[in-house]
Amino acid sequence: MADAAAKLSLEGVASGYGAINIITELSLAVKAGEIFALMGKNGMGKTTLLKTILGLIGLRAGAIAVDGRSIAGASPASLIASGIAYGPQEQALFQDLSIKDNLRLALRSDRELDNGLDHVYGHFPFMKERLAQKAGTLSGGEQKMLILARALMLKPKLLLLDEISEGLQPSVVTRIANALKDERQKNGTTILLVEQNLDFALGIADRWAVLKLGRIDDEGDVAPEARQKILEHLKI
Ligand SMILES: Nc1ncnc2c1ncn2[C@@H]1O[C@H](COP(=O)(O)OP(=O)(O)OP(=O)(O)O)[C@@H](O)[C@H]1O
Repeated sequence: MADAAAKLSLEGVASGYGAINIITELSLAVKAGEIFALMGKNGMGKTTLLKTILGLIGLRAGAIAVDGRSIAGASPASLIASGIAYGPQEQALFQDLSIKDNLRLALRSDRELDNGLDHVYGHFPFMKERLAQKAGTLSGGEQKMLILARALMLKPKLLLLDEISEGLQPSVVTRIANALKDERQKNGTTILLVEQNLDFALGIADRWAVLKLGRIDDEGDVAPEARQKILEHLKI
């Protein structure tokens, strides 16, 4: 049974590629308004899990629910229209398109453009002056901010982020952390972060879980002892 009190709940989820299940019997509940950090070593299935939630990879077993309602079989487009947003890890920008046109791709209609732009300028004011700059000419940190800005254009209720802090200098990580805290505070956004950056994750999350071999190996609240516990899990 899906957890009706959770914003996002997964019960006995399995998914994978070809003959192999990467995610196996995974259960997890993220509460409404919570920032939840999902960690794990490379190749453990974190990205696969986010893509399964979004319907980009087929659900092979189990249940996934948002606000207590099953989303199994829903298309990625309908999930995004229902208030879920995704900031992928891999190169996700159209390099030859401007900042403005990359942001516009998040929208169903240009009528939403002005509101969306105002919303992202609040987090990343530099974009206002540089709307015409091609995404491919932005720095790595600016590109990550643009990926996040695009995910925020429609003020999502549930935000899934895949290693948004990857490869960023500390000042940019801080800007992204502030944007996420602000988004949660102002809009009540529930955020599921897949992360390798422990300081960033524990700095903004309420709870954490470690994914190992396709299922949740351990989870807990963000408390002083969490860091050491997670480090033990991530040890090679
Ligand atoms: N399209 C695909 N076809 C086949 N196998 C895949 C595919 N995508 C990912 N995999 C495999 O699935 C496993 C989990 O990959 P995934 O990207 O979900 O891990 P991850 O935990 O996000 O890793 P990382 O921290 O390195 O990003 C890996 O062994 C990977 O090689």
